[in-house]
Formats: sequence, C-alpha cells, structure tokens
Amino acid sequence: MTVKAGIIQMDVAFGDPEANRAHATKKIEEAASNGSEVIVLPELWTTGYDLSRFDELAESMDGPTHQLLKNLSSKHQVTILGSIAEREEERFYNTFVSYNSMGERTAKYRKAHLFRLMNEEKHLHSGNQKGNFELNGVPAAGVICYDIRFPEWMRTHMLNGSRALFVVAEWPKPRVDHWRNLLISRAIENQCFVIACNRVGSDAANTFGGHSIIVDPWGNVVVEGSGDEEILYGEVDFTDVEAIREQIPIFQDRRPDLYE
Ligand SMILES: O=C(O)CCC(=O)C(=O)O
Repeated sequence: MTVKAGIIQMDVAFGDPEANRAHATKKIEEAASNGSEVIVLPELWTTGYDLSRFDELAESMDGPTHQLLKNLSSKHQVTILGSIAEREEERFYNTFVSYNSMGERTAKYRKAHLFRLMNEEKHLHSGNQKGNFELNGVPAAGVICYDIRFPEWMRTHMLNGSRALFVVAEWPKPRVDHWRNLLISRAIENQCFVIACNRVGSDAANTFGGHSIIVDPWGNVVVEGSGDEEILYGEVDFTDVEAIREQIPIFQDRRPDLYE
C-alpha cells in the first residue's frame, strides 16, 4: 500500500492562532490539491512556544482548531496531523492529533517527554498515552519533537505494530544535525518510514531549523526540506517495511530477556 505525504514546513506566528490557522488552511488546500493523502503540520503550529499565554491560547479538544481540522480533512478527504496546545480544566498539554479523511479524530497523544531547554515542564503536564493510530488501515504512531531522543519510546510504538513514525517538531536550527541523525537512526533501527515535519522561522528565543524529512525503512532520505517555508511531497510504500523486516528480522531476533 502506498500513501502520498505532504509535509507543511511552515513559519508560525507567535501566539496568534487565527493567523496560523489561516496560513495553514491555504497550505493544506495546496497540499491536498497536489494529491497528498496525509498532510503533516508542525508541533504547536497554532501558537508556537508562547507557553506563558497558554491560559488564553490553549483549546479544549473540540476548540476552533479541531473544528477546522475536522472540516478540512473531510472536505479534502485527507488525513491531517499536527500538535496543538490543549487545555483540560486547569492543565495544559502539547497534544498530537490525527484527523482521518472522514473528519474523525484517530489519535490523541500528549507529549510524554517535556523539553526543559524551552521551559515546557514549567507550563505543561506530560502525557501517559501512546501515540498509536491507523493510517488508511496501516498501523502508525505519532510523537513530538524531543520524544525522538528516547529510542525506547519509539520502539514501544513499533512493538505495537507501527509501520510509520510521524514526528512533529519545533526543532531549533543549532541542533538540526541531531534532528537528521536521530530521525535516520529511528528509521533504520525500527525498519519503518519516518515522516517528520519541523517548522521554520524564529521567535524571541529560537530560530527553527526546517529540514523536514521522509526517511525510508532502509535509512534512505526520500525527500528533505531546506530551511525555508515549503511543502514537501513524498511517497510512502509500506511494502518496503515488510521486505526489509524479512531481510533483516530484528523484531524476531530481539532478546527482551536481556534488556531489563
Ligand atoms: O531535543 C532537542 O534538541 C529539541 C527538542 C525541542 O525543541 C522540543 O521538544 O520542542
């Protein structure tokens, strides 16, 4: 089974959800009209890291951004993914969601590993769920930015059967080499596709690195972005995952008895 992915490598206006929703809507419509079946937005694409204003900016799970994604995904018959500032009572989360081509929410994952360098732990709560979901019947998983530094977390999702790892990020430019190397490693060690979207542009504290990427299960780069705004397109052929997992059967050869 093949899926056409469109990665929206966009700039994010700091603390301005309305402007970001308008900007992303145009990009989603462009990506859909160019044949994308799954469209990936960055981490916190409606707010950026305006964490100290999350009491004003974060939304409940049926807030305006969720309504928009529901409408756009069903209108264009595409799956749309990304992370959004979530409010539940007086708690805030960085939450990955997926809306399928019928406008149904198929994933809700609250970032598990909070990133101290950007003060996430001062403003947010971490989640306890896993990010597994189905993409057109294929098991997949979603994680957020800093999560990719925890290979055991990715492996947990792969042991649940995932064939693709979707990553949404606001990854700073000075560590963009880590971003690339970690993503390529996650693809090789899990023999899965990695489809990763990073924002571009700057806020007062950081410049973000772009270099959104699709990596195949052999570790080859299918497509990679620059440091500027763009939409990247690439095809994901899930039969490659089965072929590589048969050729080098790491999931059969694991020795979990040694790992604890
Ligand atoms: O791990 C890193 O270097 C970047 C992580 C990050 O920016 C984030 O989780 O938002």
